[in-house]
Amino acid sequence: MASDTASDDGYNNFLSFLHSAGSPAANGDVETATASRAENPTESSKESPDYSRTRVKRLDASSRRKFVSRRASTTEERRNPFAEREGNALIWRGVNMTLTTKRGEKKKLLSDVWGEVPPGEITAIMGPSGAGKSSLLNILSGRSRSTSSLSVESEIRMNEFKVDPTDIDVRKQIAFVAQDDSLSFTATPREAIRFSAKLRLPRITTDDEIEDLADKMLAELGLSDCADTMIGGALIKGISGGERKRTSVGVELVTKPSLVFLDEPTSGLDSFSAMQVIKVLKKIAHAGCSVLFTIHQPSSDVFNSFDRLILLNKGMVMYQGPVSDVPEYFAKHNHPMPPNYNPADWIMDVANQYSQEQLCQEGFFSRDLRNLPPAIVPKDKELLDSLGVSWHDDVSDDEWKHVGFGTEVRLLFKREIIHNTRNKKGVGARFALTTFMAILVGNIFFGVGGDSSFSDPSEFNSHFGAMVMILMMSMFGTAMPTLLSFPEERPVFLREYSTNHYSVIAYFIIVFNSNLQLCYFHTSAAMASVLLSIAYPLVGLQSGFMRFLSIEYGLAMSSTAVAVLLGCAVEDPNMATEFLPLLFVPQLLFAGFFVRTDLIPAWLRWAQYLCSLTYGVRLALLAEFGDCANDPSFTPNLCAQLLDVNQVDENEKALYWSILWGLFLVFRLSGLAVLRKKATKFY
Ligand SMILES: Nc1ncnc2c1ncn2[C@@H]1O[C@H](COP(=O)(O)OP(=O)(O)OP(=O)(O)O)[C@@H](O)[C@H]1O
Repeated sequence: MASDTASDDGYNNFLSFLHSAGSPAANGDVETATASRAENPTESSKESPDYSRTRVKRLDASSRRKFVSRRASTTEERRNPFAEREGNALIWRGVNMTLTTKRGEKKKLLSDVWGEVPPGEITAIMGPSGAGKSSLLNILSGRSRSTSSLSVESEIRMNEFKVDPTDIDVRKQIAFVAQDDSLSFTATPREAIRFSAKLRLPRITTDDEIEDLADKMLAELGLSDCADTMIGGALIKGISGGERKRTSVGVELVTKPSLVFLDEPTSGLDSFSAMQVIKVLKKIAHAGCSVLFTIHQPSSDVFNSFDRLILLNKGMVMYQGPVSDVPEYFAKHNHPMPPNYNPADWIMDVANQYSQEQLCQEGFFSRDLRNLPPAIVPKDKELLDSLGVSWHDDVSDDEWKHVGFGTEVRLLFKREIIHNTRNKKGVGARFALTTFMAILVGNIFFGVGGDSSFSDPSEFNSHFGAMVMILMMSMFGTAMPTLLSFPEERPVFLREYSTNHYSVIAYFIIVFNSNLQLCYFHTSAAMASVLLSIAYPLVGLQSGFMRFLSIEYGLAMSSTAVAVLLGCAVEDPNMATEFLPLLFVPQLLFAGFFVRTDLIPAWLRWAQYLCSLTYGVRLALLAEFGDCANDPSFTPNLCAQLLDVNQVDENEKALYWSILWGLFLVFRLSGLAVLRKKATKFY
């Protein structure tokens, strides 16, 4: 018979899970739990399992380590993505989410939601649109927290410990598959799964074992045929949407997590692929993992393969318990399921068709009747020791640790090289555009850099214009693509960072290097094609090729640093486009072309020190016109006048270089700080 609390079986499993490890609580502040009682007269406290009799276990670090070593000590076990693992149960109650509208009205989006995800089972969250499924999943996985207009309250436990899932260390214990697949578009499914395994499994795992893990995961998810096809994106055609979704699932499951959350893992999949994903989730659950996911309109086969169901309706728990009890539970509450009906459709029909008041009167929405045992408020390390599923650094044996910083950087670097090599369209378009612009500029300014320009005022102006134009082309050509591409790459970074792939510093080093490389590629390509073979000889510049190249490179690097900072700060590529004027207009205004900097209002003049173009131009002026300015044979001396108008002082050359590279460093480090802040707040 189905119970009114609708979850006795789950509770009993859960009780035995808590009983299994044995030793009583030792350290930690114990919090006394109070069980809320049903107001509904049909509920009886006798039907509530008595959690107060449960002895609270505490796994110490050494017993956890022994378990881990025993479990994955053979290479066979390490090769198997479905190897047996110790489960972690997640239990929650009193989850409330309240929105305060602009008019000050309070709207309850989640109301006293309770439940648990026992290890070894798959639990689905269902409910009508707007019921609060994603909100609940986000709160439980630490991706939602109180803001000025949204208040979030919850009491969440992992095993016997009270946890705050917004804490990055707790969040890293939960594998989370988001609805939008943030995957690197130039990687293949095999590479994406392998990358995740290499960075997240303990360093004892060999490359061979990782290959096997990836192969098995690809086969289970039906991805073997497209394993070596690029994932693809807006520019590059890649695998299908369903295959991409399954790759996202594989990327998380290959790390053998003990807790997995998935936001609509079957959306956009046909019924065969959906069943394939659910089968993999069941397999991982049978290995000891706890699986929780939201789902829309499952087929009856998919629905019947769930172990447990949480049915939300208007932010409240309408049903919670084993899926096998659903027909009896609904029948008992005046809604017997018609024969040959998909149970998922039936419960959604009932939830959608009847008012909350009527369903409440019929006995749905039972209160949380569990008598939870006291929760332990963990000390920092104790919590990690007890959860210890993701091979954190306080494991004393080196081989069980997370891979080192050097490996993180090496793997990220390798991926970045592959990304740049495969992103032929993006790099090719840049190269082609630069070549075209160089031919245009070279022809427009043909021969203006010759010796005669130093004595002919009109030629002299063109000579100066050509020089500035080449510098600006280089600056815009490197900074603009960086600003536009960085926000696109950011979701991949945030997903990977929040799931413990690597540190933010390792990532930033790669972005830094990659930009250096790309910038160098762009600049050298520009030099080879634009300056050397086209613009430099066509214009007839005089400063010397390598000298001009170094100035152009320094300018490109420091303006790209501003682009990286903006790219770190904005949320999406459209927003980045809005910020383009901020990147370039101040550079032009403070460079001294339109107005001398000493004529700018004093309170604004400091901004010139933030504009790299000013210093790039001053250095180029010295390189191009410095010799002529010191040559007494030119009277009047146009070069000396130009240096004077632009406030260029030969004795300050070292200062100009310092400011140029100083700006590069300051903006790069600010970008790192912003990224770090966003990454630790990511939810
Ligand atoms: N940050 C927020 N600010 C304002 N309202 C929010 C916020 N988050 C969620 N909501 C509201 O809470 C309700 C539940 O949203 P949620 O996305 O959790 O529903 P859902 O059950 O996942 O819906 P769907 O199935 O359509 O995705 C919706 O009415 C939504 O508009």
